[in-house]
Amino acid sequence: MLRDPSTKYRPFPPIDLPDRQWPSRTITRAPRWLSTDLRDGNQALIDPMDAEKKTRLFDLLVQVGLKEIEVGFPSAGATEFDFISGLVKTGRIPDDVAIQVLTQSRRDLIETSFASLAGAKTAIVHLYNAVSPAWRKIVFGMTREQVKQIAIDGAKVLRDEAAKRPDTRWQFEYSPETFSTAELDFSVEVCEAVMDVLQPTPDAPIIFNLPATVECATPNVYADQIEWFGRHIRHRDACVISLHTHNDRGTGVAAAELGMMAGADRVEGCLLGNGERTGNCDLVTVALNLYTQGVDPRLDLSDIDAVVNTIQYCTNLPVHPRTPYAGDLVFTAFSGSHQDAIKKGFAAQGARNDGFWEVPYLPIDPADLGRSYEAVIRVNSQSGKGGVAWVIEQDRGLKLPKRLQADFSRHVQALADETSRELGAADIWGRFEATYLPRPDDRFVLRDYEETGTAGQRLFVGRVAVDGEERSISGRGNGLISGVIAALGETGPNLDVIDYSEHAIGHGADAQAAAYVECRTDDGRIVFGVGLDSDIATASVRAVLSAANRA
Ligand SMILES: CC(=O)SCCNC(=O)CCNC(=O)[C@H](O)C(C)(C)COP(=O)(O)OP(=O)(O)OC[C@H]1O[C@@H](n2cnc3c(N)ncnc32)[C@H](O)[C@@H]1OP(=O)(O)O
Ligand SMILES: CC(C)C(=O)C(=O)O
Repeated sequence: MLRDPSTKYRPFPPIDLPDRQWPSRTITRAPRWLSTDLRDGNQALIDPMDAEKKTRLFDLLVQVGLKEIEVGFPSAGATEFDFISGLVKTGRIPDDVAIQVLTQSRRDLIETSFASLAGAKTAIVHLYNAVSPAWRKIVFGMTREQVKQIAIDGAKVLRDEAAKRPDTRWQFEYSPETFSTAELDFSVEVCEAVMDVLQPTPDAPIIFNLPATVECATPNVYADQIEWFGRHIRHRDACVISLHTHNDRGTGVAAAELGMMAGADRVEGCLLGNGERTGNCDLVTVALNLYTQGVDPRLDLSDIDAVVNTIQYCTNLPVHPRTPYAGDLVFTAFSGSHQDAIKKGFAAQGARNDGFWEVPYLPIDPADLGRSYEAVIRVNSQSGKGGVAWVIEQDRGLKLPKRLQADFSRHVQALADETSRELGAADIWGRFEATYLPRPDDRFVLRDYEETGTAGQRLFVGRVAVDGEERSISGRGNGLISGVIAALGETGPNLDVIDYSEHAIGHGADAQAAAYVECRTDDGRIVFGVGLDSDIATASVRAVLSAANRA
């Protein structure tokens, strides 16, 4: 039993912003993205990445289209420093990509950070210090003024170090770390003090990155904080407002989205949400959320499995199968009603053919992310006829008539209950063969046949093994099927065909044919028959014998 939390935890106070504008805004364009996979992501790993993994991840980030990449914390140690200076020296950084490094507001660390970037064409130096009351009190043991001074001192070092290296195009980012748990007026005060030192302009703006270092409130509170900051900061046109959310309450993505609605220009995060504790904002999710609203995210995620594989390799962490857009199971329905709706959705999509995506339960076309439709439906004991029919159709090209789907589904359900596991396409096909297709112990086995006569007066003459004994049988009917039923005569069951359908499987010379019959027996039972053959007429003869065997 959890104890009463009210004596241990305090609720987060609301923000006083009665005329907030963000709730009625929509996001109509992609933000500037910054990947912090190689910094915030890396510092959260059990084993931080080595140079080979960092390089591989850097290349992925470039490939995905990130134009701002935080490549590390140069003063953390030799691995970080050498990787960063190596990136610069080996010319691996495309001209349109700016690398960024993070530093505490300490002279020696800032100097090391600049040194790591020697020779870079363009670079962003990111300075931070925490500003919230708890950090002021617990970590620094300082007053507001003293904490502001940390930021000012660091900004001065930034300015001076940059001035010593005019060949690089420097940009500055300042994070009032713990922004979301700090007094808003104090964050603005500190940021303005940093501005006074660095003198940004609309052409050379400063990036103010406003982190939810630890997520402590609902995402609407973060949006209020961002809107409040944007309205109060001096020279709004000389600053870029950047978001940096964490996922402690599970709403890191939501906070970033509401923050964009509240006026932010830029979003920091990691691909697939790696990062400290519960992770950073998942950039893949934010980007693809935009995509599904018809907004170009300006990130190329068309091969999502390549992203997953590289992230897993570099971080040595698994990607949960339910991770939005990227998990192995996110486009898979096991349950019957979902499968039915998806199958109908694909059929309707094909028939409509207007380009717009509208498939129930699938918010995005898996093909857009390089995923196939094969795994969209998988079968277990929770599945229904639609799902089973989908698998048979995808696997074997058979389009089962609806009542046959229901009949076969009962057989599959029995198998799923027996085995208590997922049934693969091979399991389902095995049960289909055993149920409807010829078996050695069938009563009636077709050897060959001939059909003659005129339209409406057909004569079927066949060689059929009946109970293992070969016989010649013949029968007349107004079509081939009624001829076969007549030929079965006294040896076979009396069948009344109530439904028949057929279709080709595949195209061209290799095309096969499938025929399905639904029959009623004398005693009122319904039996189904299926025939497969390269010849459509033979397929229908086989279908009738299949029903006779089942009867
Ligand atoms: C929210 C974030 O993710 S911030 C990024 C965090 N990432 C990292 O820390 C990864 C890399 N860090 C490191 O390798 C090391 O911490 C280093 C190299 C930066 C510093 O190492 P050290 O000086 O040995 O130790 P440490 O980090 O414990 O230093 C703490 C000191 O820095 C101070 N400090 C912490 N943050 C800052 C800051 N942003 N600006 C200035 N001083 C700071 C602390 O108050 C403390 O001061 P004290 O010693 O007077 O009490
Ligand atoms: C340094 C800042 C941006 C940070 O990583 C955080 O607050 O989470």
